[in-house]
Amino acid sequence: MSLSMGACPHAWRHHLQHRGRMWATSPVFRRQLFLLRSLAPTCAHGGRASSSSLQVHAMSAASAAAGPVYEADAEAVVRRITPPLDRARHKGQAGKIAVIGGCREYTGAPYFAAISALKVGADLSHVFCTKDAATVIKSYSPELIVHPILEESYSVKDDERESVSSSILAEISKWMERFDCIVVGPGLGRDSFLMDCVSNIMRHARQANIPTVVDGDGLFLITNNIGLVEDNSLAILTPNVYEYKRLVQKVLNCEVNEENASEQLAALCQKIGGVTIMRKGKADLISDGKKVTQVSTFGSPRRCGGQGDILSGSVAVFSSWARHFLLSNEQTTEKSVNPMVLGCIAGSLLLRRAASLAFEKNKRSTVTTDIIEFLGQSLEDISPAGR
Ligand SMILES: NC(=O)C1=CN([C@@H]2O[C@H](COP(=O)(O)OP(=O)(O)OC[C@H]3O[C@@H](n4cnc5c(N)ncnc54)[C@H](O)[C@@H]3O)[C@@H](O)[C@H]2O)[C@@H](O)CC1
Ligand SMILES: Nc1ncnc2c1ncn2[C@@H]1O[C@H](COP(=O)(O)OP(=O)(O)OP(=O)(O)O)[C@@H](O)[C@H]1O
Ligand SMILES: [Mg+2]
Repeated sequence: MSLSMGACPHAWRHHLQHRGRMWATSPVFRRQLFLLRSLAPTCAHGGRASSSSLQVHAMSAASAAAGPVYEADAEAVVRRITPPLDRARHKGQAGKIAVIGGCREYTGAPYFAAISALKVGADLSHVFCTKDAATVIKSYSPELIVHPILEESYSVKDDERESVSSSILAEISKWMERFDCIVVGPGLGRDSFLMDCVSNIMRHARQANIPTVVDGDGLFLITNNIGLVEDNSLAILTPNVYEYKRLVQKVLNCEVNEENASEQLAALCQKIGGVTIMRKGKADLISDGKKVTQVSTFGSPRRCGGQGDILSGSVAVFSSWARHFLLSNEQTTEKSVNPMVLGCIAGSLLLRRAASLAFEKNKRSTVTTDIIEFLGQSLEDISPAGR
């Protein structure tokens, strides 16, 4: 799937509307509609919430922020947004994802994010990284398309900075419109020249309306330059405990308050404006500032590094699928459903299910690659490919 696929965007939109009409009469669509209606959330403290999640979305920001945290019906979300494996589709239509990350120190993180996107079901997965990291990442997998275009300060002379920065942006711009979503940050490092170049890339992605998941060192970058994501409803931030702490300190000018965790998360989203945030932890708390949802399905007690990278690649795919699903069914879908939130819910559940299966098999020796191996089975258990 590609929202920007083909030479003419109008043709693509027409195709979607046509597909939408075909869908409206199909049994698959009717089932999806049922799932949409059955998306009624369960209160975190037990029991079925009386209003549907769609109604919860419609609540005012202030009252929602003060309300309870709802456990998402994450399985229903996964089923609802995962596209059928249609034989008429061609390469790219199930999603084209790019990861911006990978430097001298970190080659695992961008690999985990990019390969997870493929294992979840995207058709193409690119990595834009530094020259040092590229060969290493390529050697992990021939499935990934690796672009060795980024540079760190040590490899650029002072008087060449501007021209190198422009040519990096020009190179990535050639590709940008093709992507359904980009993931900025896994294994990016914090080199100052690299950070400046990636800031330009983020601005360009925003102008091109490309959804952007910000993770790892991308969060370090935006925490120090919040304007990069401010008021961008296509931005998803996926902070871990430390990244969240730094964001709260910088944006809200206070410390993390566990007693009012959901209110604080909603306030953070509102202060930044329009973004979706998934606060990772024992339960993943997800908000776009209007309401707060959680996914608390137990995954694994192993906390090996790299699980957040799997999550960022998975969220990129699911949010693209959710966007596509809502766009092709716009005549029946309530406007208040945020595809970025659905993408976070789906990604969180899938990772947790895969981590659980991997832990069952590998126990204490479970590592990130073991979890990636179970992404396929996790999705298959929820949304069989042959359905
Ligand atoms: N195999 C790989 O290549 C991996 C690379 N990774 C990358 O590594 C880079 C850094 O990510 P990290 O998550 O390690 O981020 P940080 O550099 O912020 O944290 C490093 C570690 O320091 C500790 N720490 C940080 N802040 C702290 C605080 N305020 N109080 C107490 N302890 C604190 C934590 O144990 C944390 O895991 C990112 O680019 C990330 O994507 C990770 O994704 C893990 C896997
Ligand atoms: N205490 C916990 N109990 C259960 N699950 C957790 C816990 N902490 C994190 N997770 C889950 O693990 C996944 C990755 O979160 P984590 O906090 O490890 O990210 P991260 O630090 O960014 O990872 P990475 O090492 O890839 O950078 C998330 O889905 C999160 O829900
Ligand atoms: Mg991380």
